[in-house]
Order: sequence, then C-alpha cells, then structure tokens
Amino acid sequence: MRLKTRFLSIAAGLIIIAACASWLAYRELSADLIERWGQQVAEIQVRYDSARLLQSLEREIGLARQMASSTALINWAKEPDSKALEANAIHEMESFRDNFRDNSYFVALRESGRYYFNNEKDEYADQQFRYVLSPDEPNDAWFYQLIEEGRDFHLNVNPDTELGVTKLWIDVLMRGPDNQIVGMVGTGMNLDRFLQDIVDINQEGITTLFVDYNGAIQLYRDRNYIDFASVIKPEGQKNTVDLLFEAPEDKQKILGMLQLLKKSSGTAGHVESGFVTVEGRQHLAGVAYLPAIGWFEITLLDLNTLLPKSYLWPLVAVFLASLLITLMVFHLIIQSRIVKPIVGLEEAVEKVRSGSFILHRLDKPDNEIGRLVDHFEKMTESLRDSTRQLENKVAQRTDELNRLARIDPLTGLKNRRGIDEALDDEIQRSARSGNGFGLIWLDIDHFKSINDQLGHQAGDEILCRVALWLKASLRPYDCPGRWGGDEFVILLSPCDPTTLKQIARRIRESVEVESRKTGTPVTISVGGYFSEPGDNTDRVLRNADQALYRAKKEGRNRVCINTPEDTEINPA
Ligand SMILES: Nc1nc2c(ncn2[C@@H]2O[C@H](COP(=O)(O)OP(=O)(O)OP(=O)(O)O)[C@@H](O)[C@H]2O)c(=O)[nH]1
Repeated sequence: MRLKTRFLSIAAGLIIIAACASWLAYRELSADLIERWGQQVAEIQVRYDSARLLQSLEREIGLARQMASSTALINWAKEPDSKALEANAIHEMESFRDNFRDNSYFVALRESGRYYFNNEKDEYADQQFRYVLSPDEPNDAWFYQLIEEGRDFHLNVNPDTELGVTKLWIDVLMRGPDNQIVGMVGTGMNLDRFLQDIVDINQEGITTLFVDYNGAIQLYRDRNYIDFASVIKPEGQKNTVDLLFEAPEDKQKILGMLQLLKKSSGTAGHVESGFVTVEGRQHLAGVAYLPAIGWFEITLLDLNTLLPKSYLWPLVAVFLASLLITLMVFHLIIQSRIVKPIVGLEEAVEKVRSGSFILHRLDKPDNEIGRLVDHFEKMTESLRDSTRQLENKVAQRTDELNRLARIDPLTGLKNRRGIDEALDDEIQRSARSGNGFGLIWLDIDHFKSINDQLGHQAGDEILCRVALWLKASLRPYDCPGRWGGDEFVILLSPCDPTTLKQIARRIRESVEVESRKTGTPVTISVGGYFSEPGDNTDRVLRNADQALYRAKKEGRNRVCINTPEDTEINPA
C-alpha cells in the first residue's frame, strides 16, 4: 500500500474511531444534559403548577375555614330547628357566597343530615335547604366518611347528582366549642373551569395532574381518568396514577416516588423525578407533595417535544464538519510535508540507483524528512563526483591497457596487434585517398646463433638497439613495430615506391653501421612492398613477406622490394 494511502487510511480510521467515540459520548452527554435539564425544568414546573393550584385554592380554603368557624353557623348546627338561628346562619352563609369564587356554598348539618346549597345564580334563594343526607345513600357516603375520618379539611372531586354538577369540593369540618363535629361547610368550584385554568394549560409537551394522598387522580385533562368521589371508594377500585403508565416498572417508579415524598413530607418543596413512558413517548415525571391540601402534583414533560434531539444536530454537523476539515488539513500537511518529499526522494533514489545523477529540485520541508533529503542530495553529489573520478580512472587505465596491449614491452614499438590495426587503418585510408603506402618487413640475420653465442639477454639488447636504429632511420610519422621474435614491420605513409626503397636501404645500412660500433655487428634482411589502393591486409603482408623471404634466400643483409608491377631485389 502506498504511503499516502496508508497515512490517509490510518487518519480515516482514527477519525472514524474518534467519531464513533464522540457519537457515543454525544449520546451519553445529550441524554445526561437532557436529564439534568429536564429534572430542573420538572422541578420548576412542579413548583409553578403547585403554586398556581394553591394560589387559586388558598383563598377559597381560607374562606371555607372561616365559614366553618362561624359562630352563627356553629350555634345553628347545635340547634338546627331554631328558625332564628337558621335565618341568622343563612344570612351568614349568603355573605360567604358573595365572597367564594364560584359564588356557591354548601352546609351539611351532622345531627339532622340537612344539606344546604346555593349557587352563583342565587338559584336557591330562600330554598337553600336542598335535601337530607342519609347514611344509607351511597351518594351521601362522602359526608359520613369524612366525619368518620375526622379530617378537618378535604378536597374532593365529585359529581353532585342532586344538583347535577361536577365540582372540586372544598370540605371543612365544623366543630363545636367541645370540638364535637357538628357539620361540614365548604364550596365547590366548577370542575371544567378549574381544569381549564389549572390543568389544561396550553403548554405543549407539559402535562399536569393532581392526585390525592392515595394516588387517586383528582385533576387531569382527560376526565375519564379522574377518580370521582375517591373518599368513598374502597382501595383497589380507585383510578390511581399508575393507570397512566403501561410499563410495570413505570407504575412502580411513580408509586415509589409518591411513597418517598410521603416519608419526606416535612421537606418543603422537595421534588422527585424520573423517566417514564407515556403513550409510547419518553417523559420526565416530576412529583411534589402539597401538604396544604394533602395532594401530589405530577408534571409530565415530553422531552422529545420540549427539547428534540434535532436541536443538537447543528452541534453534530459542526462536529462532523470539524472532523472533515481536520481530515483535509491532515491530508494536506501529510501530503506536503511527508508524502510528497518522500515520493520525490524515492524517485531520486531510483534514479541514482539506475546510474543517473541528474536530479530535479527536491522538496525539503523543515523537518526530519527535509534534513534526510538534504543529506541524500549531498550524498548523491559525493557519489556523482567519486563515480566520475572512478570512471575517468577506469577510462585512463583502459586506454593505458589498450595502449599496452598494442605495445611490445621489450622494444617499446607497436606489437603485432598494434601493427595489424595500423595496417587496417592504413589500407582503409589508402582506399579512401587513392594513395598507396609502403610496408617493410625485416628480420635480423642469424639471430638464433647470436642468442646461442651471447645469451638471450644479449639477444634482447640487440633487439632493443635495432628498434632504436629503426626509429632513428624513419620519419616521425612512419610506424615501426615488432612483429614477433627478431622480425620487425614498418608502415610508411605517405609513401611512394622510391621513398620505400630509400628508407629500406637506409634502415639496413643504419643497422649494419651502428651495430658495428657496438662490437656486436648484426645485419638485417629487408623485404618491402608498395601497396596500391584496393590491396587487402593479406596481400600486403604476403607480398612483403615474400620480398623478405627472397632477401634471406639470396644471401641476407639485403633489401628486396615487391611492387605490384614488378619485383625488385636490391642487394646490399
Ligand atoms: N633473445 C631473444 N631471442 C628471441 C626472442 N624471440 C625470438 N628469439 C629467438 O630468435 C631466433 C630467431 O631465429 P630465426 O629467425 O628463426 O633464425 P635466424 O637465426 O635469425 O636465421 P635467419 O632468420 O634465417 O637469418 C630464435 O632462436 C628465437 O629463439 C626474444 O625476444 N629475445
């Protein structure tokens, strides 16, 4: 895999891992955030809803308590048949009616069971006595039940079948000076209006309900759930709050919260909260106990409505965009500071490996890679210089070897290979120019006996001297060589037959004369051939050799010249 691909794969992998981790963290954090926020909102909402309920009830309850402690009513309750007391009491009751919000009241006398009522329309003026309560009448059970329980104050949602109204009743026991219960007074508020004001508040995602001390639903937007006349219903038949929840654990949770609040009922403003599912949607339930009325207030917050997770999507989008930008920046940095310099370096290494030292300008980032590239460039320069030096040396040595391969080590003249090459060149030159050239082939006479008599060393010295005499007798541009043994070949160019003869004779004479001076006289036999353009190597050598052969045959120490036209033999 290429470096860039690998880097990007690693980066992408890391980013995916980071994104997954961040997504999980986001989910956890958002759930935690929503939970914390929801709990606080639930607490605030619970207190707000409780305050609203208490605010609207407080005055009514105060008035009802005041009415229950009215001396006129208490005295009348003790003597219900006294018309004077009754008139006085009814007058008192009517003054309270004017003050109650609903402009209605009821008074029920314990001893006689008489029930008095008047409403906002003053419908029952002078007929406030409505009917007589009976312990045997189930609809009247509330009255006897409350007296039996001895609860001085009670809130009750109950339809009054006699009056044909459903009301939220405020019931307050009326006690005589001896603390004996002599009756019950109170007022009823139109349930529909009350629900509208307190419960059916048009706040999307927020549901408010009130349940009594036993969890029976008292105020709820859906009237079907309201547990009317809770006070007279036996346990198990009440519409309790757990009916609103489907999951058993949610039912347990909400009932558990009620229990907890009952235990800590002394702690004012304490709110319990927890997640529950209502109608398939997650809600946060906040529950508070209202000691003033003995009810619980429950607020259900639909979190998806109040704080949809989509609100946090811009955060996710920003996060993803940041990741993408990070990936791109990472890619650009990796590309410019690592991958590109390394790829360039790799190409340069490949070039140098294949023997090319011409490098394009390499990227040198200001980091370890840049320093590596710098070292590589310097190393390449050194390598290039030493390679060039080496090549020069090799070329020089090769030239030297080539030269030596064509030189006779003893005499310093060309050897047979050198003469061969020079002869080939000369034949080609002659063919091109149309001018002939001369070739001399000479051999030292009786050299074997010189060797035999004087030794091989002396023989070598004579060979060297002959070479020197030859060179001295030749023109600078003539080319002498040692063919082998005691035989020498000389190329004469430019040349003509006359010059060939002259030089051949001069050579022979020179050797004879000069050798005599050394005390070891030697003579040479010389064969010459003047080559015409078009001759080949064999023909030239053969003719020169034949001329030498003749010179030997005819007595040695002489010159014989072979020309294409004729053969001239010149005795010494
Ligand atoms: N000292 C010495 N002797 C050599 C060398 N190369 C060949 N010879 C000898 O040279 C002699 C050449 O003899 P030939 O050319 O055959 O005969 P020659 O004695 O010269 O007689 P002719 O040529 O017939 O006059 C041989 O004895 C070789 O051993 C060399 O490099 N040094």
